[in-house]
Amino acid sequence: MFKKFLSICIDEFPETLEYTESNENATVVTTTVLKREIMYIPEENGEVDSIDGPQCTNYNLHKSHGDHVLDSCVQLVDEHLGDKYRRASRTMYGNRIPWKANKLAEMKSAGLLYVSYWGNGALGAFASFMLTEETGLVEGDAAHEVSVPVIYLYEIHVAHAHRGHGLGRRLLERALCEGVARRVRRVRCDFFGVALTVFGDNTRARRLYEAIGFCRAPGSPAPAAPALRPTRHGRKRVVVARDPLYYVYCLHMP
Ligand SMILES: CC(=O)SCCNC(=O)CCNC(=O)[C@H](O)C(C)(C)COP(=O)(O)OP(=O)(O)OC[C@H]1O[C@@H](n2cnc3c(N)ncnc32)[C@H](O)[C@@H]1OP(=O)(O)O
Repeated sequence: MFKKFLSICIDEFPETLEYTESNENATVVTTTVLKREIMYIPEENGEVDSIDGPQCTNYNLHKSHGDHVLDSCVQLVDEHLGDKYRRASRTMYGNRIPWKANKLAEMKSAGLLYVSYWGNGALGAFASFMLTEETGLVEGDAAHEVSVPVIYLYEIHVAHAHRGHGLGRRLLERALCEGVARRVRRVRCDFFGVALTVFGDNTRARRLYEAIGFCRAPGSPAPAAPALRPTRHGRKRVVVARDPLYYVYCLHMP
């Protein structure tokens, strides 16, 4: 299935991402083109080791280039979410190791696929995801007892310079959900859809996911219930519900 999955990804993710910017007279002043690169982390002794070519590279066969890709990705994650990871690392990873070391180790998990887009040698955007099994997604499975096949989105990032031009939506909605996931669903009838984890206070990303149709998964942490607390003058006031550290979102594709 992994070979098939890779070939679907090669088909569905565009080879370039392009957008134009106009001046106030609606005249196009610049066109930006980012070029695609796909890399995957192979299983130690899996069939996937044989896949390697210009369309898709095997990390194990090109480690120094692969490390450059991973370093660029983790650098972008740091620019965007470094503060949140620094605060949450000990809870998330259960150790005192710096979050970037934890993240880089996680980024080398077998089966992960990186679709990255580059312009002038700089990383402009990337998505990393895996075809895997996950619990807590099926209706009623708050106890995490039912495992279903799913595409788990580990990261999606668009560099500041390229934001607000529809690239995030293009990659997630069109390429990953409508493209890759729909085609996987056609060949695996038990396939659930797409799932991801997002920091509770990452409102911009959550807005994008909700606009695409993602919902909070049954097994996701939930917001703390609003509590009534007395003020200094004795009157009661409502304390707004607080987001948990993270939510799990999913898009079911029956
Ligand atoms: C699983 C995970 O990876 S969780 C972590 C997600 N990644 C991050 O938080 C990294 C930092 N953020 C980013 O990289 C980007 O903001 C992304 C990936 C969330 C969105 O990428 P963009 O290319 O900017 O998004 P895009 O232009 O497609 O807009 C998508 C939506 O974002 C929102 N959005 C876009 N621009 C803005 C803006 N300036 N202000 C607020 N919201 C905005 C809108 O809701 C928009 O919806 P629309 O398509 O209906 O207009």
